[in-house]
Amino acid sequence: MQIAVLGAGSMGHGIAQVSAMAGHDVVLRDIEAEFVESGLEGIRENLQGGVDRDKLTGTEMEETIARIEGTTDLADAVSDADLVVEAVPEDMDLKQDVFSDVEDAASEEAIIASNTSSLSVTEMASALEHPERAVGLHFFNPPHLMDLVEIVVAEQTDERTEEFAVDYVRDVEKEDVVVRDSAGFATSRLGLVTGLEAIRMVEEGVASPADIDEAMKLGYGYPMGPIELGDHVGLDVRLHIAEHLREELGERFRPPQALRRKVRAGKLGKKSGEGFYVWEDGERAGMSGQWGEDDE
Ligand SMILES: NC(=O)c1ccc[n+]([C@@H]2O[C@H](COP(=O)([O-])OP(=O)(O)OC[C@H]3O[C@@H](n4cnc5c(N)ncnc54)[C@H](O)[C@@H]3O)[C@@H](O)[C@H]2O)c1
Repeated sequence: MQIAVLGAGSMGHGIAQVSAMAGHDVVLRDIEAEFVESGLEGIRENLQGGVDRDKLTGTEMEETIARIEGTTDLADAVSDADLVVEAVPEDMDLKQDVFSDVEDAASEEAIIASNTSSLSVTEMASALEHPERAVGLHFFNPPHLMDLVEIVVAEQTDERTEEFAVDYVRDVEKEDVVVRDSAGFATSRLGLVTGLEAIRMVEEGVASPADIDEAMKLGYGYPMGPIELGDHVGLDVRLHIAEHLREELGERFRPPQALRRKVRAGKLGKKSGEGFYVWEDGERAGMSGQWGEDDE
């Protein structure tokens, strides 16, 4: 199958990688050549990590890379695609524009999917002349390591599209959960509740971020605590989703002031080097601010 992935950022390059690893031909598109190159470089690094851990052979790595092409040209990316997955920034107007441009350049049969983590796929689909071919494919970060893909069925999604999405997710060896299009789907909605409440607990001085995270790991079997997860996802992304869910679902998603302050200060988590934790070379290196002394 021919797959186009739009946006070569955190998610897009990973979706391109897992698609190519399953044997599909992939075109990865971004708006600037340097973003495409950095996405391709991310794929090489992930695959090399897999080779180093004996998860795949050097030959499999080379074959996977050979199946992925990069471009900045939308028509090049989508004209032969059976499936287009957009992973551009979380902005409804942008995503609607991308959907509509894709429909103009792609075949009539192509399935058009969004990797949105919280926006309405129904609203996105309304930008299409044939909205029945739209669906949400919500991968998790990083896509090559996370097993789940939420399949988001919009109001307009038809049976053929839903079946196509289920087959694709199983084909790339992920686990599918089908959810109806509703704010935050199943995962972002529940994940955010713990993430926001954990920050409120820090604000109230209940415990340090590291202790709250440790409590949830040891007490509830979380692989990563809710505050550290926020640093991984990006605090700006978390704030944006919280504001959206507050609008859609009510005050229980009101973002805590501490989260707003971090974002205003440019402390966005792992990607900026500091959030609730300090990050060095992609690893946790201590806690930020007043908690700085008593970590690790
Ligand atoms: N980061 C996460 O943990 C995560 C998890 C699940 C889902 N998501 C969702 O995935 C989507 C992408 O998030 P991300 O974290 O990868 O963002 P990102 O900012 O890392 O990457 C987005 C990329 O899209 C590119 N882009 C912008 N406009 C474009 C266009 N018109 N065509 C092609 N590329 C374009 C940007 O240049 C950038 O490289 C969002 O909808 C987000 O909500 C993110």
